[in-house]
Amino acid sequence: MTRAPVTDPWPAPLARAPIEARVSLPGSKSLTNRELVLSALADGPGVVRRALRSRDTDLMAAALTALGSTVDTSGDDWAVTPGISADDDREVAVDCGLAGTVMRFVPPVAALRGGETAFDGDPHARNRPMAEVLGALRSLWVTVRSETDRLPFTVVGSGRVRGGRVAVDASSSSQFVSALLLTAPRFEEGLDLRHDGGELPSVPHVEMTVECLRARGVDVDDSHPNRWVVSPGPIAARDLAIEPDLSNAAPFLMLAMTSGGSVTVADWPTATTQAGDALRDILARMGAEVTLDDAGLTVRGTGAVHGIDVDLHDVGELAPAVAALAALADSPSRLRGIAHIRGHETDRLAALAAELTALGGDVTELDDGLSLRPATLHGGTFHTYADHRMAQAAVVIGSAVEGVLVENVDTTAKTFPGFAGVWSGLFTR
Ligand SMILES: O=C(O)C1=C[C@@H](OP(=O)(O)O)[C@@H](O)[C@H](O)C1
Ligand SMILES: C=C(OP(=O)(O)O)C(=O)O
Repeated sequence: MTRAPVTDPWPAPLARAPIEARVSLPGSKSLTNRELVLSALADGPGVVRRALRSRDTDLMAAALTALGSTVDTSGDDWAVTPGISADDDREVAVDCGLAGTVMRFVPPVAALRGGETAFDGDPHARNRPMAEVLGALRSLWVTVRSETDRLPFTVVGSGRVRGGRVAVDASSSSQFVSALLLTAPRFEEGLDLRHDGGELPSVPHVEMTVECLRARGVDVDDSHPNRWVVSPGPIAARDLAIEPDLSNAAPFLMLAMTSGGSVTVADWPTATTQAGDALRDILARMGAEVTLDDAGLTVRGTGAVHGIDVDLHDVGELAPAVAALAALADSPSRLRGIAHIRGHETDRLAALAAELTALGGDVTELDDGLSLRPATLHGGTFHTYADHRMAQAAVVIGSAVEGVLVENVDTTAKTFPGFAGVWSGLFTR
């Protein structure tokens, strides 16, 4: 089958008939980047099978390579040889792109080297919150040079981090907690980390971090709320496989609803810490029939899309796609608890309100979310703000509304290279 080239702006395909499809999705960004970090810090060589190959994971592999490890990304299974060393006093640079996982997870690793590591990223990456990670490192006696407490900054490694007690306010990103936990076993005294601030967002992502550490033999006590105690010790090398990215399943599953068809995502795990697993409940509440069985997760459209009142604090990365579906719904919606997504790839609340309104949506931006009322949408250009999930929101709208043009659909390469081709392939069977 020949596929239309990906133009910019890109005409989002319209579903003129029910879409019946089964899709296999690439691996999870969050799991791939955690396992790459842990493999680089492990006590021997390891393998990350079915690693996600995407901009964020390529950047992570390059960052860990710059820091002295070896990551062989030539096949689907990535072999990692640890090599972060106190004796390594080279000055190196790390490009974080727009990846929160790279800009937050790698600085504590860099502190274990002997040399200086300079971090920078895309223009918008310089707006993303970083101060809590840099402040925590400084309170652990790591020297960090920065003018703004955001990117760019330089970690001046001394080859050792003593560790101990640290408090951070992670109310603007759970990644501050995950970042410190991932490297903590390699601190001389481990880490006694407290979150001290407003409610912690994206709790499943912190649970994912804890689960990944425990699977490598690390002792983590999370029995007290907002406190994690990590014992010092080795991080076991592993040969493991990455689950499909369930958050990237959102537009595919939603297509079943907007087209009145049926979409199955293969290899949906029966137990997972991925935020995307919440789609099962969210889409059922919005009117779908949802089945999880040996075939995978199947969402069947019933012909109706209902609005939803939902707190997405735990699963903020789903908000753009859920907002898009809610804009097509037959009743009002309220998406709550997601003030922190203003610090994601772009200010997602402002961006979603602007773009959905421009296509005729009836959307109000709230301090901590969005409220949406039923409206008749029309075609036009949907701007993506270099944000992969804005592009995913755009194609959900475009599947139901004629004439939606997606600006820079290739921004989806952050976590899903080739997304536009896979997406349009579903419409031409
Ligand atoms: O640790 C992770 O892999 C992530 C944590 C979450 O970040 P926030 O807590 O900043 O929302 C999530 O939104 C992001 O997509 C990935
Ligand atoms: C917030 C996201 O990414 P990042 O890992 O860059 O924070 C996301 O993927 O929705």
